[in-house]
Amino acid sequence: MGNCNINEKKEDMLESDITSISNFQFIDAIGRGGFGKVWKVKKKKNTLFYALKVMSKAKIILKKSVQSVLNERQLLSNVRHGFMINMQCAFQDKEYLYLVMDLLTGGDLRFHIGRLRRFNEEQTKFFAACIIIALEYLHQNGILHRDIKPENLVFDSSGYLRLTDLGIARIWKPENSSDTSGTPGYMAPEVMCRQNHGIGVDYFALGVIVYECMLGRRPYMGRSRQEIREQMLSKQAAIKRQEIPPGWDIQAGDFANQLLQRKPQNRLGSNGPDEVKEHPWFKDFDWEKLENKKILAPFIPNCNQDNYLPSDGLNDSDDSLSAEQHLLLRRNSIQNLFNGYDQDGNQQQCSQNNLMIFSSQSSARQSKAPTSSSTLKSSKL
Ligand SMILES: Nc1ncnc2c1ncn2[C@@H]1O[C@H](COP(=O)(O)OP(=O)(O)OP(=O)(O)O)[C@@H](O)[C@H]1O
Repeated sequence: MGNCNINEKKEDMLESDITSISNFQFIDAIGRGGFGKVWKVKKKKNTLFYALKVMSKAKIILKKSVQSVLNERQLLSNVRHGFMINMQCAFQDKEYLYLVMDLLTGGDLRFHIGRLRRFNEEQTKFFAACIIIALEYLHQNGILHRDIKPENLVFDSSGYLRLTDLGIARIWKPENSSDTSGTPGYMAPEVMCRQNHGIGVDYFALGVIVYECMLGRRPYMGRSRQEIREQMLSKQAAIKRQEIPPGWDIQAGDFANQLLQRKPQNRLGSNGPDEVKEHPWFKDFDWEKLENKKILAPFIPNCNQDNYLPSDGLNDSDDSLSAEQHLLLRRNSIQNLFNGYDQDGNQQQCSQNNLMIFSSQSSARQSKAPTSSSTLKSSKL
């Protein structure tokens, strides 16, 4: 059930509290990840609520994702910010990896787009601003998120959006053309086309979200990555003046269009967050007040209801492994596979030492989002 009385700002957990799921009471499945579910849990000792992301080691191995899971866990330990979903700690047992995170009760933006289809201008601008603050923080720390989409933006009970899922996030490096994960529909053309990319990819996805909140559809729709790619390459998406909903500032359309520019060098945001925050659509917007969470959010989810699809949408059948997958895993114990071998018995780059880092607490310190893009620009992301 929904619950508004959940303390979303908690103290870090003590090391002794974190090593076993027996310390938690499972309440409800609130989301599905690539390797398992996200649960609302209650810590038995102090009755505080958390989100617990449970990831099956077998699934991780079968999807050849050991390195990226460890990468996410490592990034999470260094990330702590009021517009991010922060990790409290991580632990593991024989079959699963567990991430304990702040629990947000407002549901993700995808759930609310599904219900409402569109948002008004004030709401859309507020969502965009929350995303910009989160991106500014990540980029200033050298991290490209690379999977900005409504599923990865979750509302807290006061209507502020926070960013999650660093599953395919990467520390920026000049040569990253072969690193082309993402979600078609939100993926920038340079990633689709396997080119080197920088922070502009995250601003492209922001443009898609603004477009979607305004018009109730995405700029490039298609049934497959290939179809979306072909559309992208054949024409530049743009919101036409007559498409802008009545009452909206035309600058909202310009903002989305500038973010959606196919060439990164023409795209708003590629030179850092200042140019995004200074766009005329945000004229008179009080960024400081937003960062201090002093603005009354224009969309406040009803936390007395469940802001996620009922559990039958999260049923267990998807979690089971096929007979073939079981056979693969029987060749070796899960533990051995995870500690350095893939399902074909080939040694992976991931070593036992890598795995050891999974179980520990977040080491990040709370830091304020940067107020200027100077660091970002100097890092030439
Ligand atoms: N801390 C949280 N509080 C509330 N809901 C959450 C939280 N974290 C995740 N969720 C919900 O669970 C869903 C899946 O989580 P997440 O994005 O981490 O999985 P994922 O994208 O598949 O990750 P991965 O690909 O690494 O498995 C989200 O879309 C969101 O609805």
